[in-house]
Amino acid sequence: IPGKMADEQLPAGWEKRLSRSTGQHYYLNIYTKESQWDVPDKPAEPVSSSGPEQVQCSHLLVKHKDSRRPSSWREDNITRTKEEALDLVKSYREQIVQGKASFADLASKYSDCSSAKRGGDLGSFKKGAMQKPFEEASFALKVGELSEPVFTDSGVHIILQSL
Ligand SMILES: Cn1nc(-c2ccccc2)cc1C(=O)N[C@H](Cc1nc2ccccc2[nH]1)C(=O)O
Repeated sequence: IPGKMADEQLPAGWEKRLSRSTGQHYYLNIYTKESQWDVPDKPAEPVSSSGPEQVQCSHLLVKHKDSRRPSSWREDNITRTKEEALDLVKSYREQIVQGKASFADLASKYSDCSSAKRGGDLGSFKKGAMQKPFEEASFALKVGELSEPVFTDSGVHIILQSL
């Protein structure tokens, strides 16, 4: 049949399949499970690395009166406003960036998260574990990098990616 392609070797990562509904052949990318009608002309790429599976971060959280739980080991009833919390977080961030204080030191003194006891260290976590804004900021950081202020329902955070 003119134009019938000899059953040549397909590029790596593809499988030739027969569509039951149309009787036509289609091609399946064995990595992404996507299918296409056109004969593939280059190998299928294994799923492109979407960065690390998990990260280890420390954070310093300043809660405010509208936080999900406006209470912490530091203060039974947190009444500061969100703006005041942001100002505090910015001042802590400045002290750390200027080398006037260590992250762990300020987190252990001022973080409204119970992880303050560990210098703010949350351990390692995967995607899906933390509130989205926190996760996105954490995975966008490089090791040793300090985030800008991040807002979650818990309050205002700065995040340090440690590993
Ligand atoms: C997520 N997480 N890990 C710890 C923790 C980790 C290690 C040792 C002790 C506590 C505490 C928490 C936690 O949710 N704490 C909340 C505050 C909080 N809210 C968060 C949102 C995102 C990431 C960390 C956060 N921490 C609280 O104490 O009210």
